[in-house]
Amino acid sequence: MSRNDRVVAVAGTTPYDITIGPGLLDDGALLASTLRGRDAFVISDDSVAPLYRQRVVEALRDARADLRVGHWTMPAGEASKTLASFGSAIEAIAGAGARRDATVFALGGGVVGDLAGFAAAAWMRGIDCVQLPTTLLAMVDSSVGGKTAVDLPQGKNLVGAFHPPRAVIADTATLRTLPARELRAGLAEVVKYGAIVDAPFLDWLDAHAEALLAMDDDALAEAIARSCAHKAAIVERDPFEHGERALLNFGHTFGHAIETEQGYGGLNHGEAVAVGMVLAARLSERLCLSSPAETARLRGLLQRFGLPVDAPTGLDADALIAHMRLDKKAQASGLRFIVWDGAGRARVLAGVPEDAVRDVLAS
Ligand SMILES: NC(=O)c1ccc[n+]([C@@H]2O[C@H](COP(=O)([O-])OP(=O)(O)OC[C@H]3O[C@@H](n4cnc5c(N)ncnc54)[C@H](O)[C@@H]3O)[C@@H](O)[C@H]2O)c1
Ligand SMILES: O=C(O)C(=O)C[C@@H](O)[C@H](O)[C@H](O)COP(=O)(O)O
Ligand SMILES: [Zn+2]
Repeated sequence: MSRNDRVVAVAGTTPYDITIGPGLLDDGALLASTLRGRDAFVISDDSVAPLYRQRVVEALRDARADLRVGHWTMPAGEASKTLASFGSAIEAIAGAGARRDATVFALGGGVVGDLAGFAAAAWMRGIDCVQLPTTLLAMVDSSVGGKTAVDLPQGKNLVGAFHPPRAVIADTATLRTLPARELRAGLAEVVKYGAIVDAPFLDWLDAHAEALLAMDDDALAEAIARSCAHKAAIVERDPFEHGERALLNFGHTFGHAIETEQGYGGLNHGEAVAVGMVLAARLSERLCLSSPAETARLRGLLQRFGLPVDAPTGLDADALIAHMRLDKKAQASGLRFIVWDGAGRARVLAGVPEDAVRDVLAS
């Protein structure tokens, strides 16, 4: 670890560290410190593997000469986060002869992290998974907290498991190769933390918007560490989403419905969450919980980050609402939303009338 690295500890029954810093994928000692046995299995996608997998494998082998390292690669993109890919990953892990003390390394964005984490959760009823996030979104959100899943045509993340990582090692130098669109997508989840629990963070993001978009190292490191600290605090208090963890779903009821209706080939997750947060803010206005001025501020910040803030045209409201009925927060009593009371304040609201949702989608 260098003096530039930051560590966020996640407490709880299965505690782990999130280590954040440049060049960590070359830190064989840090990577190898997470191993229980002599088997490592790297899961990545076909955009990330050519860029970074060899470095990880070499760093591990330099640190542990007796290590057996296998790997499997999936096609990049949300459309690959499927039961079929999950099956292929499991067969590859089986083919490598991984035992219970093997470790899966999830090298990539949230798609790889969610799928590899689910494979690790299922193989022999659970082996270790070390998250090596390479997108901003994965560094600030998906690598932390242990939600793993794949999508179905019927909805996002409908099949999965809670399986906390053994460690999260975020090499911020990998962001140098990240497409600008994916950087912006990650900023949507960063804004989410300000919106739900940290109003001053929204001011900070406003003040550092240009630096973040220009990939200024210090600004990015601060945004990542502050986001991880928020996520860590929430998931250590509520690892299985019985209560406050649901706040992390702000914007996701609308966002996931849009992703599903677009067949996982339209807006990416961060973009859908950006639109979803604005729609959730407008729903909150419609329910007299927040003001148009608050919505305008949130919308303006997301726009500064180059994110979409309006629902794509041509989507059918009935189809979107049907997807929302299968959202994991929905109950027999109806839809539950994360509603917004303004900057830094959100809560779960049950029994939201579908008519109010329909009004927001129509406006
Ligand atoms: N488990 C959770 O708590 C959680 C939280 C948030 C999001 N998610 C999930 O995460 C997924 C979205 O993750 P994402 O935004 O990282 O998308 P992603 O994994 O699809 O990555 C985006 C694109 O960037 C490429 N890429 C990744 N790292 C790169 C790098 N360093 N250089 C160049 N290209 C790179 C990928 O190959 C991909 O094409 C969604 O499936 C979402 O549901 C899960
Ligand atoms: O960690 C959580 O809890 C979240 O809700 C984080 C979200 O950003 C993430 O997209 C998550 O995968 C959504 O979870 P889901 O339970 O709605 O599928
Ligand atoms: Zn999300």
